[in-house]
Amino acid sequence: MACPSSKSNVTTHAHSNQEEKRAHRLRLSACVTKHLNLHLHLDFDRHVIRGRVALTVEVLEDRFSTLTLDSSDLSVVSVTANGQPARFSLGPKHSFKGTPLEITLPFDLSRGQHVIVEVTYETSPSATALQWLTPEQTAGKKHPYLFSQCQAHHCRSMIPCQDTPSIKHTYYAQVSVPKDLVTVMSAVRDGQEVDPQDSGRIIYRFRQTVPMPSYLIAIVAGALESREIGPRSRVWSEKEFVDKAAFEFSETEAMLKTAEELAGPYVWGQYDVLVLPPSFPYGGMENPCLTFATPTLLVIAHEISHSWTGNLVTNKTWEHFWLNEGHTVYLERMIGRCLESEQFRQFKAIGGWKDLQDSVNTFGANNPLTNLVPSLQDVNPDDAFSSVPYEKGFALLYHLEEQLGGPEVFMGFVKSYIQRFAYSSVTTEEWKNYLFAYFKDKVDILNKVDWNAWMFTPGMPPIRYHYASSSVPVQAKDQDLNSFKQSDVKTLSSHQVIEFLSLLLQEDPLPLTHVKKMQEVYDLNAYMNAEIRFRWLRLCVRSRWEEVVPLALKMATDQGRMKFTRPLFREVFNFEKFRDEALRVFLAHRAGMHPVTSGLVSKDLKVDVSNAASQ
Ligand SMILES: CC/C=C\C/C=C\C[C@@H](O)/C=C/C=C/C=C\[C@@H](O)CCCC(=O)O
Ligand SMILES: [Zn+2]
Repeated sequence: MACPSSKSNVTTHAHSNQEEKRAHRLRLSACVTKHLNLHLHLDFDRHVIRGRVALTVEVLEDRFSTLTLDSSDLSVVSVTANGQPARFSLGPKHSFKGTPLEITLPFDLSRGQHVIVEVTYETSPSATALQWLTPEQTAGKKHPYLFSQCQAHHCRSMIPCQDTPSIKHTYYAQVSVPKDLVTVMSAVRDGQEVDPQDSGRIIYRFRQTVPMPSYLIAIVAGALESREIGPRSRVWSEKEFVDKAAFEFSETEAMLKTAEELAGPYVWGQYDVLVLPPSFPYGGMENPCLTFATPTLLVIAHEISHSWTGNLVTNKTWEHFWLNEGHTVYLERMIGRCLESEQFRQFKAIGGWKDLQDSVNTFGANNPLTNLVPSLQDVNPDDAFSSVPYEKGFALLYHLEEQLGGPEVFMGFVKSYIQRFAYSSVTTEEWKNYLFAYFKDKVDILNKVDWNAWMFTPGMPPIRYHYASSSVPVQAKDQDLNSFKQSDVKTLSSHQVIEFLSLLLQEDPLPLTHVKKMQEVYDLNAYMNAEIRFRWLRLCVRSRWEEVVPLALKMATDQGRMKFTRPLFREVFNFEKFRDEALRVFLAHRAGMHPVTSGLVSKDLKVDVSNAASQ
């Protein structure tokens, strides 16, 4: 199984942070959480969760008596170990890792023993995992709403835990909410009852029997309704959106079946989709049993694919995030190939290459965060997030596919990799060793791959792609403007319009006359498809079209998906004349934004939020 030629490449960058990693490994290797038993009381008046979590912890070394949990902005009330009071203290606060919770057990344990550690605590109103929405911020306007987003390490602001993707555990949860609200979690629903402590509340129960990392724990509470969309699927949202959502995600079962044929059985039982309010910061989040999606997400194949790549086989640390995302994009596009065509897959790959180029341009081609396997020493994963792990990861897998025998052959490897590493967490080195073992008859081909360039070198990949039918845009000359006609765009599918605008975004800004003519003839302002609208508004702001600035800022604030919100704010900020307007609008909306989104936009706009007042 071991592949000597692969090892040296993968370990070269690890020198600088060896010490910290060793300390981290020692801490992790001392014990592992096997199960969480959660009691959560959602307090919508104070915007806090009162929680009690019992962690079943397996000890991995002799004379074990100190347990360190991750926490962030938690008030810890008490700790017990096997029912006996335990001493605890909070360590120094790290800027983004939070505060370690050091627990001293009242007894020593030996390797192989288990202990149940129970922590009673309360979250902070500014917990980074949570967004509390007022009724006015919801579609129904009557009830408040709460949702979580734990990836990469925000779970610790909701639950004290071993908040690392290298540890997997099951969980059981009982959640008390006001009786007008419904709550759902990333687990299978296990019944409900009136809260015996308060008849105005209901307790909902959930069980997650598949071991999973902490970042996949998720909760939502609001005036939710659901509709059945398949034999193992329901769609959840506020009632104003639920029928539309049921229609939009009606292809879920067909995609699940296709994914099972490609990757193996779906092990999570239920696959539901939750459509969140528009401030949710990501298009979708692959929470097990319950994908979270924004209203701007139209295709669910990516989140479905995570049920295998990411949720079943998980990156061991966030440096190896490309294992989650690159394989998921690969599987997502294989689903597209099965349900549509190879041409459709190629088309999506072309779009992905442009997204990669866009991220490389934004970060800078020499920025180490554009490495496929970056060092995240002292880097907040939220700051490192981009299309790179998705699209450089996909590009590497597609390159290997081409070298090793085509889609069927390479999908055979991906399926085998999933089966080999299911229920565990992996590093790039383990992935690569398995690749060399699986293709043991093609090691000469694998040895020709420039692994160091792919993994540890910033910028675009070391090869140029010639995906089928990528055309180079030709900028119109002034005298060509009269030849623009409505049918140029009207006859295109939405995928093609997105591709067309992406091509233009890769070029120098268009002359203002050209974007104005495009609007006159194609009426692109009327498009409500978020992927189209986002690209069009960016293009117009880059061409310094002043009248479009309010539309761009409106889109940046009407919804909060960071993929759209951050570049739109940045684009207006870079338009010198409207820099102050971008800042004004951001500060006016900041209080209602998701905490992670507002933090990242404030960095993008160089706002010192510690002094800036929100209105
Ligand atoms: C190299 C990057 C290192 C670490 C990244 C790990 C986590 C990043 C953290 O910021 C959370 C990311 C959550 C992503 C959730 C869903 C995405 O797949 C959505 C993609 C963007 C979109 O479509 O809106
Ligand atoms: Zn993903």
